[in-house]
Parts: sequence; structure tokens; C-alpha cells
Amino acid sequence: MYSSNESIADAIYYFNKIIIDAVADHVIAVKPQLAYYEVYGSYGIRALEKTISYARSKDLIVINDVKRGDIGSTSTAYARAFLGNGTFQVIWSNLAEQIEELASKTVGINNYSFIGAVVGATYPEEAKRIRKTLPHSIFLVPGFGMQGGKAEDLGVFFDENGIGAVISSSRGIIYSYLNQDEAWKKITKTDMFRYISEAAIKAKEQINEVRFTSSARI
Ligand SMILES: O=C(O)c1cc(=O)[nH]c(=O)n1[C@@H]1O[C@H](COP(=O)(O)O)[C@@H](O)[C@H]1O
Repeated sequence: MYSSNESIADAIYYFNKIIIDAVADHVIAVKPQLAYYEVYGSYGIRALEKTISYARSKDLIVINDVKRGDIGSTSTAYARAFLGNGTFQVIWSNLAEQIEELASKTVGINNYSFIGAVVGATYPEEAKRIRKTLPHSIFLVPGFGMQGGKAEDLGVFFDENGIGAVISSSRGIIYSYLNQDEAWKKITKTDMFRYISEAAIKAKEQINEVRFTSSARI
């Protein structure tokens, strides 16, 4: 017998595959949010694992959004459960210097560390300062699109070579068809695919337009 959690988890995986197929040629990473899978228990976690494997099979980086706040030992267990090769830290300004101290000692390709920083797209002024304080941390920048982060403000998150930031837009892309088509509940897979890939292409073009605008950094 099919439990409802099982069928919902199957539907989520089916939905995710459409998204991944639609964006794979236009983005470098996908960022699943654990809470949406935990709701459906072990079936949800299985859907997440299958989604991660599918994304990786398309050569996408998977950034798991598994943020939790807890005491050190518990946080370490969360980290062991979900983190692989690196971590993005939510930045509180007073921690930036300590993070840079660690990051500067662990740099690799392009002079970046595996310790990244989460810096919201809606805070470009802070980003300018943090970019200077954390020259060795890749920025994960959520908030572009639905939360009001604007493309023209994104230049400051990148370094002077136009690298060092991963700009994230979730609902702006995966639900892009909602505003486009009033009858979205009856949307075909083909149309859904088209709206999602068009949204990803638009976001990519907007980001690339400002990536190298160093004047915005001053
Ligand atoms: O860790 C995150 O990904 C994150 C950090 C943060 O400071 N703000 C933030 O919005 N996020 C996540 O980024 C995603 C943003 O989604 P959209 O607003 O739909 O683009 C959500 O999954 C949030 O949980």
C-alpha cells in the first residue's frame, strides 16, 4: 500500500527532476532545503537523497541548506550528517575576523577557502564591508528575487575578478510559472520546464551583467 507520505515524496522527486533538467545548463548549483523533506519522514529524506544524486549526475554542485542552531556537540553531529567538503557560515559581523583567520589558512584554488559565508542579497552595503574583511570566503547569497534582492546590487558580492559568490534564487525560479499562467495547476510539463528554464536564464544574464562592475564596489 502506498502511504500518503510516500506518494508526496515521489511527487516531490518528480517535480525536482523537472527543475533540475530545466536549470542544469544555466546554473552551477542547486540548494535543497532539508525542512521541506523532513516533513515527509523517511520517504522525504529518501526523496532528498535521490534528488541530490540526480543533481550530481547532471554535474551540479549540491548545497544542502541544513542550518541549525544548537550546542557545539549537537551541531557537530548535524555537520557530520550533512556536510561534505565545505560549509557556509551565517556571518555575524563580530565573527568575521575569526572566520577570516581560519579561512586564510585553508585556501586552495583561486585563493578561496572551503569556509564560505552566507551574506544576504538584500544587504549590499554590508556585503561591501564583508567582502573586504573576508577575501578568502566564497559568499552564498540568498534573497535574490522573492525576498527583494535586486540584480543591480549584486556586483559587490563578487571579487574584482567577478568570482567568489554563488547567488541563490529559489522560489523566483522554481515557481516562476505561477505568475505567468493563471491555470498553472493544469500546466503541462513542457510549459513548466520552459518557464523554469527561462527564469534561470534571465537570472544568469542579470547576474553576469553586474559580476564585473567593479565601480559598484567602491
Ligand atoms: O542558508 C540559507 O540558504 C539561507 C540563509 C539566509 O540567511 N536566508 C535565506 O533565505 N536562506 C535560504 O535561502 C532560500 C531563499 O529562498 P527564496 O527566497 O525563495 O529565493 C530559502 O531556502 C532560505 O531558507
